[in-house]
Amino acid sequence: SFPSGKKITVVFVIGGPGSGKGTQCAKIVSHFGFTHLSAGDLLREEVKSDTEQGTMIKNLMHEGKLVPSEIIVRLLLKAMLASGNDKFLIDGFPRNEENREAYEKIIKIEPEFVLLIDCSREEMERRILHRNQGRDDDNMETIRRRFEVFQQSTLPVIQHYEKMGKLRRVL
Ligand SMILES: Nc1ncnc2c1ncn2[C@@H]1O[C@H](COP(=O)(O)OP(=O)(O)O)[C@@H](O)[C@H]1O
Ligand SMILES: O=c1ccn([C@@H]2O[C@H](COP(=O)(O)OP(=O)(O)O)[C@@H](O)[C@H]2O)c(=O)[nH]1
Ligand SMILES: [Mg+2]
Repeated sequence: SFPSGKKITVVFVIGGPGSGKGTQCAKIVSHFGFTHLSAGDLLREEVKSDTEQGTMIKNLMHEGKLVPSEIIVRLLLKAMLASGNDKFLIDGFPRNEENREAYEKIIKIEPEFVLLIDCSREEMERRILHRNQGRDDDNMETIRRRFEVFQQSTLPVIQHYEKMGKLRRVL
């Protein structure tokens, strides 16, 4: 894990599917020297490695479901340590309360704040259907499922950080 004593800064960037998390992170990183870690991108990398775990992740993502917390938290920790940086923008995580609890147990670094990218569902849907990244979860059926997961599982995490006074909302 991280050497103790070293101050590590973490900011979570949360928003619905297609809200512009990756787009905004790229802008912030180029101005402020953060390392951008997209949870979804880390999982897509893992899918490329032709392992049993990769296949399981691929199937869950195709259905718009969340992968087990332990897997994504371990991938995040590995990427954080490998970067050598001390400032991280973590994009698309945590997506449910279990993700948040696993992060608190394993990585333990309280986020400085949580950036919520707020965007209407129609606009998110329009953007996803036009982004042409060849993602097999960017189809209407999976998109519907991803919106449900966002409403049911991610909103409670957002409310948690709002209660803690750590939420910063951008439109
Ligand atoms: N502010 C914006 N206005 C218009 N289009 C945007 C904006 N932000 C992002 N997009 C486009 O919307 C799509 C989804 O953005 P992306 O950053 O991939 O979202 P997320 O990472 O939240 O899924 C991309 O094609 C991106 O170019
Ligand atoms: O912490 C995470 C982040 C992503 N995902 C999975 O990866 C997919 C794509 O996430 P990403 O953030 O890349 O895309 P978005 O849906 O925000 O456009 C999600 O639907 C989930 O299946 C996950 O299970 N846990
Ligand atoms: Mg993204």
